[in-house]
Amino acid sequence: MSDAASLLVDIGNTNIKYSWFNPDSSVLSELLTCYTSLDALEEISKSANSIYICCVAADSELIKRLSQLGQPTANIVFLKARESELGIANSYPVVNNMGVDRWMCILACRALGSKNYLVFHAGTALTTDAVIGHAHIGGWISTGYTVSRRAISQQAAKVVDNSELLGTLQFGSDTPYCVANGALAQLIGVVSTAADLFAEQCEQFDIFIGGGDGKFLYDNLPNKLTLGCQYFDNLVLIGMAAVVSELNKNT
Ligand SMILES: Nc1ncnc2c1ncn2[C@@H]1O[C@H](COP(=O)(O)OP(=O)(O)O)[C@@H](O)[C@H]1O
Ligand SMILES: CC(C)(COP(=O)(O)O)[C@@H](O)C(=O)NCCC(=O)O
Repeated sequence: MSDAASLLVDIGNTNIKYSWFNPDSSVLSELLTCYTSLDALEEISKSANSIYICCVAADSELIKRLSQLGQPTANIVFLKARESELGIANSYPVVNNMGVDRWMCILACRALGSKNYLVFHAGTALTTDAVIGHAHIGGWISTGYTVSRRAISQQAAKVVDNSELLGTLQFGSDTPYCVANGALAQLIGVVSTAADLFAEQCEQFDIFIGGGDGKFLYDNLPNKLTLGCQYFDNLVLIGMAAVVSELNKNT
């Protein structure tokens, strides 16, 4: 890592991820996603000059510790969703209501060269966002794979989830299989439904899938080739790197 490298930190509702980024030498699509703990992040951040944070968690103790990363020397920037950035206008009238991780995913796909696209981030939530040209036209927030499974097993006394079991796209013949397969089918249903809906508004578009459960979703999508889906494990970090590159250009 060179002196110019910035530390990009993605704080989701389940995991903490980070990557080092140097605008002079890093290739956006090749940014490594490293999962970490807050304690380890505090150690890692000691060697950073600049730290960019994308955080959707709201725990006040966590935010306090994040604000102290790399102090007293590092420059810390908390990124947020904006009305307009990298040539894309946000559809939210109250832009602060949008999760900054969604905005980073939206910017990532633009930075990867797409014009019209759907972006899905399969994390704690499954988020869907649609962009046509210069405009984000809206999106969805649905339960993510693990949350769906936990929710149904917590709300229904006889529904048992076996977290060791990965879903497959087939009908189950016992409760844990029905739960695991049903949660996967829900994710696939969101992607297919969004693609159908978007096709009514936009003739040609790309589909990007990311997030911790993104590879699992992508691998199990029956129509991924006809839909032209692409999987990136690091969409939030790519969006952050695109923002940092732009900020560096303007300084
Ligand atoms: N190395 C890993 N560590 C933890 N979770 C992982 C890992 N790889 C994939 N996952 C999956 O990531 C999901 C959460 O996705 P992620 O995008 O990290 O969520 P968030 O951004 O909401 O924290 C979990 O449900 C888990 O299945
Ligand atoms: C929808 C989310 C919970 C997704 O977060 P994640 O699954 O990455 O932890 C997050 O983007 C968020 O808190 N959004 C705020 C509401 C909104 O985007 O409208």
